[in-house]
Amino acid sequence: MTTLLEVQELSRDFGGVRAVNQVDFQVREGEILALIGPNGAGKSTVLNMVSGVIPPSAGEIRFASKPMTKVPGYEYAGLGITRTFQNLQTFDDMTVLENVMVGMHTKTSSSLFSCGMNLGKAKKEEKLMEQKAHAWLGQVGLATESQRLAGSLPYGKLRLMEIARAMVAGPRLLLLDEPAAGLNHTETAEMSRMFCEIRDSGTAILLVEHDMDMIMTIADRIVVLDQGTKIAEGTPREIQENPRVIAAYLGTEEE
Ligand SMILES: Nc1ncnc2c1ncn2[C@@H]1O[C@H](COP(=O)(O)OP(=O)(O)OP(=O)(O)O)[C@@H](O)[C@H]1O
Repeated sequence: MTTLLEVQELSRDFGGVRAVNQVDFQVREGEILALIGPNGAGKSTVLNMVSGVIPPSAGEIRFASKPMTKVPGYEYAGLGITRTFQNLQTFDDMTVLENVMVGMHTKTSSSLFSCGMNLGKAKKEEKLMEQKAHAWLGQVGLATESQRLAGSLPYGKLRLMEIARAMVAGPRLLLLDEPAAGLNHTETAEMSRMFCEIRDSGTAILLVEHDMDMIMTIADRIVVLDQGTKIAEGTPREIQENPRVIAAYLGTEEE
C-alpha cells in the first residue's frame, strides 16, 4: 500500500518538557492507523503537528511526498488533510448545515473579486457546496437536523456534525482526536461503522482514541506512545500481546 503520511523523528518541546520524542510512523492509503497511549503520552501533540496547528521542534512530516512543516495550517484542508478536535469546535448560533459548509471554504475557487465579477459562478458553487453538505449530513445520520441551530443539538450529534464538516472537503486523510469521548455504547458502535465506511471509500484515518473496544475493532494498525516516545507498532492483536504496552497501561492504572 502507498504511504500517504510519513512522520520522521518528530519531536516537540514545551519549555523544558519534551512532549514528543523522535517519533516515526506512516499512514498508508486505505487504512485506519490508531495512535494510543496513556494520558500525557503525546498523542494530541502529534495530531496538532500533523494538522499544522503547531510546528514541530524537530523532524519531518510529509504528506503525499510533500514536506509539510512549513505549510501554513489554513492550507491543509485544500491539500487533503482535515481534522476534528477533542474539544468540539462548533458555531452554536449557526445552523447545522452552515456549520458543515464551513469545512468547504478552502475548496471554492471564487475569490471576493471574482464573486463580484461573476455572481452566477459564485451562486453555482454555493449551491454545490450546499448539496455536498446535505449529502454528508445524510451520511452521518443528521439529514433531518440541517436547519436546527447547532447550539440546540445534543453532544453526540455535535460530534457527528464535526465529522461531516471534516469530510465535506473530500480529504485524503482524516485526523480524529478522541471522537468517541462522551458517547454511549450505541453511539460509539455507530461511529465505528461510519469510520470503516469512510476508510473503505478511500479516505485514510489517523485516530487518537482512548476507547479500546473501538480501537481494537476498527484499527488496521496501531502505534503506541508512552511519555512522548514510540514504544510499539503493530496489528491490534500484536499490540494487545505486547509486554511493553501492557506495562505502560498497567503503570498508569497503578498511579
Ligand atoms: N501547550 C502546551 N504547553 C505545555 N505543555 C504541554 C502543552 N500541550 C501538551 N503539553 C504537555 O505535553 C505532554 C503530552 O500532552 P498531550 O496532550 O499531547 O498528551 P495526550 O497523549 O494527548 O494525553 P491525553 O490522552 O490525556 O489527551 C503532557 O505532559 C502535556 O502536559
